[in-house]
Amino acid sequence: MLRKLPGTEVQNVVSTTPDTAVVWRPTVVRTPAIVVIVVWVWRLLVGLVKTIVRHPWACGLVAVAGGLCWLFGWRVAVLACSVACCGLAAWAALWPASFLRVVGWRVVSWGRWMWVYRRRWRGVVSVSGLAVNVGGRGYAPELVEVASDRWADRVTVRMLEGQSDQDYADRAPNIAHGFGAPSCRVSVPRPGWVVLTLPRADRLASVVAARPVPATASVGPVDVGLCEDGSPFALRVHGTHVLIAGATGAGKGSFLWSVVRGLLPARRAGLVELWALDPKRMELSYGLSLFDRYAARPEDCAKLLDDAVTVMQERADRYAGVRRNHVPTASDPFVLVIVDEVAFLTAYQGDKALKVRIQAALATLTTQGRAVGVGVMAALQDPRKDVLSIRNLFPDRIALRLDEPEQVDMVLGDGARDRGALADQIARDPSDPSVGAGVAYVRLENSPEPVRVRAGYVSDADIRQMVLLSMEAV
Ligand SMILES: Nc1ncnc2c1ncn2[C@@H]1O[C@H](COP(=O)(O)OP(=O)(O)OP(=O)(O)O)[C@@H](O)[C@H]1O
Repeated sequence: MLRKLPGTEVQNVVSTTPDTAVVWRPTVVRTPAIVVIVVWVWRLLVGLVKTIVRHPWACGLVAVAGGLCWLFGWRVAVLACSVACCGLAAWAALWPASFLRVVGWRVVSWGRWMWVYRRRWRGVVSVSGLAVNVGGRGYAPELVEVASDRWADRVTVRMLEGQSDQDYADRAPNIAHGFGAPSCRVSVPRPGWVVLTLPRADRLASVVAARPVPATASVGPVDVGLCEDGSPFALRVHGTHVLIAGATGAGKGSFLWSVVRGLLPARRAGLVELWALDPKRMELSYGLSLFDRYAARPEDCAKLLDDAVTVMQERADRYAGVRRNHVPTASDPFVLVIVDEVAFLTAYQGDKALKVRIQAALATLTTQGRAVGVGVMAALQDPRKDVLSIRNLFPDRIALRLDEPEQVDMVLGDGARDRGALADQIARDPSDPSVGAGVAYVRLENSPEPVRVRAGYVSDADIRQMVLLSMEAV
């Protein structure tokens, strides 16, 4: 029996199986041909204007070639194109850097836009759930621009109204797989827009050699390794405090030693003092003579930290009302307190009184030290709050390979993992300790976006050479 359904289209309902499947036959509205033609011409014009706005160079070249052909015939057009191609080839051969900047990467960007992103865009956003269907009409985020360079494509997207960058961060793995990229990072250039960074190759896959010892004495940002785009990664240590977290074997030592290496000339010039706390005795003791002060036993560590607090307070008394920032000089050097495996002192310490004393000193240094030129750089394996309650007092934080996804946000702050800091997924190979070691995500005080970096590997031989260098100076 055909059940009576509500609505005006009851006469169009065809149902062969009562009470189950109902097939709706849509109403056909006959559109006059002129309306269809006007709509198509309008769409063509809009498409043409959009193409010209998005690809002015490509359209300009096609227009010039077409114009030459029309005015002087095809032979002249072919000749002009050949001369232009030879000119470009000569430019590429003689000045490759400027050719790539002005022409090369634009061509690559255009090719990637056409071949990869434009072709797959609808499919990827639909399947990943970023496109929506409202009232029978499909809406997809707009692919605005693709900018490629040597290592990655940066895809600018105008979000649908009501979407947030979090929606894209949640689907980052879908987007990465959809476009065949190893990862996808989401950032927000302005409200309503997101930039998806999709690397084409991993520049940090192979070991980065120890950075050269600087030629000049400076406490400015220290060159410690490479960023994922291949540019140098400079870590600020003066005027901040740095926390380095990573599972065992993640390569925390390479960050500590790279900083020591970068500060060697400044130490030789008397602008920096390196104070080391090495409760494990297995890391910093290898370059003992590189440190102005060294402590390994917990009570010695507590004494060293108390002394750093005294230096800090004495400077604060002198600077009060006179100056607001520290400028390193031979009489007032920058004191960098380096702590390897700080949890030994703050959490696993059996002597409660000592533990409280160390925690208090560290908290004092990290809250008041940076303006008077006393910095702390601490490394630890386990970033939980009960292990290091003052982790939020470190403005700059580095997450090397971590054991659990939750630890990433503990180190880098809420939402860092969603923004692409996949520190728990950094590669590891038990048979080859160098795989993934030294690779880290960094969230610097002045930027919410995590940056993927790899520290230079400072080998034992490099440390021995550093010791020799520092002795030469003496
Ligand atoms: N930047 C690097 N590049 C390549 N390999 C590295 C790097 N840093 C460390 N390694 C390799 O990883 C090993 C472990 O490094 P390291 O001792 O620094 O780790 P860790 O995080 O300090 O570990 P633990 O907390 O157990 O001391 C090193 O012996 C070395 O072989």
